[in-house]
Amino acid sequence: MDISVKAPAKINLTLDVLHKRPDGYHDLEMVMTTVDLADRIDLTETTGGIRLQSTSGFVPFDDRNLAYRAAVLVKERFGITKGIHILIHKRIPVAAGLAGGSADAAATLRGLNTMWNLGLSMEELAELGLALGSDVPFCVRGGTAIARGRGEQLTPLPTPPPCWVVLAKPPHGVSTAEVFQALKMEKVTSHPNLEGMLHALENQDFNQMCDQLGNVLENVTLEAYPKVRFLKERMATFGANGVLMSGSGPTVFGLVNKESVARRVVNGLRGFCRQVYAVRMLGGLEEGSIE
Ligand SMILES: C[C@@](CO)(OP(=O)(O)O)[C@H](O)COP(=O)(O)OP(=O)(O)OC[C@H]1O[C@@H](n2ccc(N)nc2=O)[C@H](O)[C@@H]1O
Ligand SMILES: Nc1ncnc2c1ncn2[C@@H]1O[C@H](COP(=O)(O)OP(=O)(O)O)[C@@H](O)[C@H]1O
Repeated sequence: MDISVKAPAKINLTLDVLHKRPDGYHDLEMVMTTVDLADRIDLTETTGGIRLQSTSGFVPFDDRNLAYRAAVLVKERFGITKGIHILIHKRIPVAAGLAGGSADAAATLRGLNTMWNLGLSMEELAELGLALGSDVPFCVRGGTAIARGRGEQLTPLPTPPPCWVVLAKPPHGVSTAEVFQALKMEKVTSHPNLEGMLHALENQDFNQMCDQLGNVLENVTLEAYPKVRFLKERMATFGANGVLMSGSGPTVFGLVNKESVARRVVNGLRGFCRQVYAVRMLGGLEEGSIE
């Protein structure tokens, strides 16, 4: 049986860092949502081993690839002797703060669960995925959620009010580990207002959602990469209603409620940024995620 699985990117509408933990990770509190910029994972059963191909030269082709590691994990955990060929059609920019690798890993977990009739629930897949990366549990289910802890404590939220999401990715990538390393907790003076964001989502209030965007990691990346600050400023000037950096960056997203304005923002940004996308937010992934 061959299976194709959709692997959508995420953005962080809020990202708060609460404290550094003894295990070196940070406890977070984030509102995350999936957007319709997606990789596609084609899974084909083979007689043995794991083979990986990708349409992008920017991803690792060995056991550092998160989709590959997801397949290793499933094969080992469930004693599967059959092999798998994984083809990643890459559309999500790499090392961008959009969780592309985690999305691929989560899609591989979902696809193999179906292909090999493992019967795992979404919760069980998410638990398995945490060993691969902090964003994998959220990517297993997608939609919109509060993510706490490292990202594994998930509370589903209503889909945000309909709008356009314009994404602009500067040419360089950013290392998540380096951003967390550079973060000085004593310098964090303002935190996103989670209650305000929840209120905006519950009331489908677009303007309030834009007002409540906030990311504690933004200043760290903005200081290291002035180009990200410049992109933020330009996006606002071209008319985006709310602008924020996603995750550890460097991708900047703008929320826009009018298609004509979204077009203007995209056209304006394309003058100096090659990777610009205008997409919609997605609902949950439980239906339609296996193509
Ligand atoms: C910051 C976020 C927000 O969505 O997104 P990205 O910018 O990567 O998309 C994520 O929490 C990132 O998740 P993910 O990219 O899976 O990170 P991981 O591989 O688990 O961690 C990479 C490294 O970042 C640091 N790290 C990560 C998560 C966390 N809660 N605390 C940390 O200190 C650790 O040094 C870790 O070794
Ligand atoms: N399938 C994959 N797609 C993208 N990056 C991957 C993948 N597997 C492993 N990686 C590695 O994960 C790191 C983070 O990439 P990515 O998940 O795209 O970004 P981010 O964590 O910023 O959202 C990169 O260094 C990349 O080499």
